[in-house]
Amino acid sequence: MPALIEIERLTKRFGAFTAVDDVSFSVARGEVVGFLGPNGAGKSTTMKMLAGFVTPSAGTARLCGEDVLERPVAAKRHLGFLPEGAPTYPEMTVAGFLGFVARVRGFGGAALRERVAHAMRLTTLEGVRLQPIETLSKGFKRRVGLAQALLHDPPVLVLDEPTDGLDPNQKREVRALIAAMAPEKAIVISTHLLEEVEAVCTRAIIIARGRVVADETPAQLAARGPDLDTVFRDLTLPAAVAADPGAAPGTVTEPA
Ligand SMILES: Nc1ncnc2c1ncn2[C@@H]1O[C@H](COP(=O)(O)OP(=O)(O)OP(=O)(O)O)[C@@H](O)[C@H]1O
Repeated sequence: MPALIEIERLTKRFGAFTAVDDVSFSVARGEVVGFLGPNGAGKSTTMKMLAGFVTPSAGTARLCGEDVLERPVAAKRHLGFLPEGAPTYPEMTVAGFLGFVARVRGFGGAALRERVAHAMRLTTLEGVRLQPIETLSKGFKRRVGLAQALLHDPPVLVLDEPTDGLDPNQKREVRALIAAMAPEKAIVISTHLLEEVEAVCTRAIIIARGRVVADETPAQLAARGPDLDTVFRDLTLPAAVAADPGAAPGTVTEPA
């Protein structure tokens, strides 16, 4: 069976600057891929291209076999996308916003109410259901974003920093939710938190200056050095490796 997410040679240039440079990977059902990289590495741009929100300069992205550019509506039916920030209409209530998203997704009547209730249950939003989104804390806003991504139970989830702004308890809850959904879905999460990769990901892709510099299991990644922090630094800071070639033996595939 083909992978649910297939990215081939995806590239994005902004003028003369190449933000994402020839990135390819696939994600199968059951995989949770941690997408890691320093600030500005190209994670969000890659995710936006995967979600059909940014047009690639070159390359293709497919969700459940549907090309995101050629068949955008069909592709997006398979996708739940949590962009960075708080992607909502601030003056709407939580229930009002999720009801709106459910209608856009084609639900009505009892099915709509059931979907909204289920999404709020999964993300623990029932207590604030009638509160305007603009009055919520950052963590709750993030959970509203997550709820809209999960609402139609899509086979593909692309989540840009899903635990950003959450307190440690909420982080644990969201990670548990991701782990519970994982067997049925292909999931990509971007994160700056190396502990998140170990906690919830079956695979880690590290990107630096727009290029993939590692794609392996968290255990394989950890085995490259004394700890994940060091491995991450050595993979993403080529200057540091050049100054101390013994720091990360045989690890660097970073281009000049
Ligand atoms: N619309 C745009 N126009 C010009 N440059 C852009 C645009 N969007 C992103 N970039 C640049 O592309 C690069 C990659 O940005 P991107 O947001 O994908 O990085 P990121 O890995 O998600 O970073 P962070 O971890 O800080 O969120 C950055 O240098 C950014 O400034």
